[in-house]
Amino acid sequence: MSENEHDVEEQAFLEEVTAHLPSDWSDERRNTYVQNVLTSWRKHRTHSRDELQSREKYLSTIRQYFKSQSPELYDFKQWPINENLLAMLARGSLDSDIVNQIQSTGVYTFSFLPTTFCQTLINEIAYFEQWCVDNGLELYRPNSMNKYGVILDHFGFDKCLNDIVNNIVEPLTRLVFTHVIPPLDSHHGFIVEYAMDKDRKLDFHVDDAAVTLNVCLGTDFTGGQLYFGGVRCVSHISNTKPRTDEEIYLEHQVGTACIHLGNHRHRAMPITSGRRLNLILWCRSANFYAVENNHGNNTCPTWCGFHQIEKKEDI
Ligand SMILES: O=C(O)CCC(=O)C(=O)O
Ligand SMILES: [Fe+2]
Repeated sequence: MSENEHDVEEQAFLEEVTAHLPSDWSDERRNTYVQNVLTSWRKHRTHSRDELQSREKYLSTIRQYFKSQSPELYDFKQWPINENLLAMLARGSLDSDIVNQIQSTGVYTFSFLPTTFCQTLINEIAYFEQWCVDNGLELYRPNSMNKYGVILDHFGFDKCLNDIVNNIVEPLTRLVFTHVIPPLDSHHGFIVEYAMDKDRKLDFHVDDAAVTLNVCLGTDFTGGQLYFGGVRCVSHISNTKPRTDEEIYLEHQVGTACIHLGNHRHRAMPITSGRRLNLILWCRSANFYAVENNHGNNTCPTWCGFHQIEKKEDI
């Protein structure tokens, strides 16, 4: 970015700040306030740019030097996805023997991948993590909540995950989450890892996604169920309790996937032994994002679990 563009950026920020200052402030008070805000904004901008630069450097090192031990994993066409699921999606109609909704909660499970393939994927992840250690590269963790695991998009899985979104998640979304407006136009794909000496659980949260695909890859473990506690719109996310009929505990099974709305509140229960690795694909939709936030107003949409309660109580 040129110096001139910096000025434009700074100018726009200043205009935004000054537009909202109380009109009875003296010039001196205004100047002091604006200078302070500007100083911390500049620091933040420098920090963001530094972070962006070091991330670019990290990604380009991986692109240049990392050589996969199982290249076939990176090609969606070579993923041995459950044939029945693929046939169902080709037919374009839901078959509850293949994709099973759990107790009308809006969480759907299906058999997805053979366990042998899941193990090859786990081996590749371990290989990449070791390669990073050997080359002095610090891993980026999947998100602000998980301390272990890796971001798959960082080491070559971007295209393959994009194909999974387009060929699996989006067609499924059209069948089961009809209020989510396609296309699912971006994603964040990562591995979460739990073990007794690492993260054991994940707190109650919603995902930064319209729809999430969660695939259990392994290994041997007990505990670690996925608890769901109701779909909520932005207005009702943190101030409404789950109803009993919304609460489910999903047991993970290696090779099995579940799909749920990003704003379906959930947590991972503590594992009680072993090690669990799951592939998580957060799928986003720019179209849905606007609807999800009610185009900026606070009305509760029909798909919110709390909205349905209000409706029922009205009757
Ligand atoms: O641990 C899991 O299976 C779920 C992880 C999860 O919810 C997330 O990373 O957003
Ligand atoms: Fe999540």
